[in-house]
Amino acid sequence: MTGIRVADLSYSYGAKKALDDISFEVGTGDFCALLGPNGAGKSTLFNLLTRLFVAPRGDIEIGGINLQAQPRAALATLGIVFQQTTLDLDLTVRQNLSYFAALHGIAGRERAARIDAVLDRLDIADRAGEKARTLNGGHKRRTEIARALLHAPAVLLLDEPTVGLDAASRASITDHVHDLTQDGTTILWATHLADEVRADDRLVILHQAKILADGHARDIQGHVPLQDAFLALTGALT
Ligand SMILES: Nc1ncnc2c1ncn2[C@@H]1O[C@H](COP(=O)(O)OP(=O)(O)OP(=O)(O)O)[C@@H](O)[C@H]1O
Repeated sequence: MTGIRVADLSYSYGAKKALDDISFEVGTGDFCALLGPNGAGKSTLFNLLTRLFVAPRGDIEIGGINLQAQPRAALATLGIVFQQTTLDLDLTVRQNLSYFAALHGIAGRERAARIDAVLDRLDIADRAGEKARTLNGGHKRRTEIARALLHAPAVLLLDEPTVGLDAASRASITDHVHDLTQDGTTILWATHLADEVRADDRLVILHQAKILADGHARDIQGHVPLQDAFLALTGALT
């Protein structure tokens, strides 16, 4: 069973092709970086994976469940961290998570136990009582990732989750999310920053609506830094 399977997927905004017949798979428990410059089609792909948009052509499976055929079951296996922060800044970290758990029908002791578990996983248990407004950018992001894990999704999508963070916070979040694969969670991490990708990661490079490379980062980069390989592939390096 694959974590994510995308087959022959296309999407256009009028005459503008945002995704042009793309196919790729992410194995269960893999960390896959979706690397692409601005305008590559990353957000469009996320909007299709979350069924905000419906693709006129192509197939998507999440956790082995076909999104078109069984949208509710497929979406139930999905967690998402959006590019823009969506915390209620006037609530504490625990209250933000509690509210989200309630929306998923998680109540009582189960709710408290799950909140404690995800806060521990993201190493922010000591912030539980603080208002979201008082957190730094990195801790806000970790809170959002913890929240996305409350319903124990098999697949976690993150859309440029480190935007606006300093180098230390970026590194810490990248580490935490890599660690999530240890229990079999499949990760799709959209970014335009090659330094967030590790040699062992699965890597899909998207550019101008097409996949330019698909494999393990170490194979794609060869003997040069990934940043150089990425710039050469996308034509930014002459
Ligand atoms: N609503 C829209 N109408 C027309 N064109 C759009 C629309 N949304 C996106 N596009 C175009 O589709 C292409 C893919 O955009 P998309 O936002 O998916 O890329 P992206 O990789 O997420 O980029 P970014 O990192 O800048 O968010 C771009 O050329 C973009 O200009």
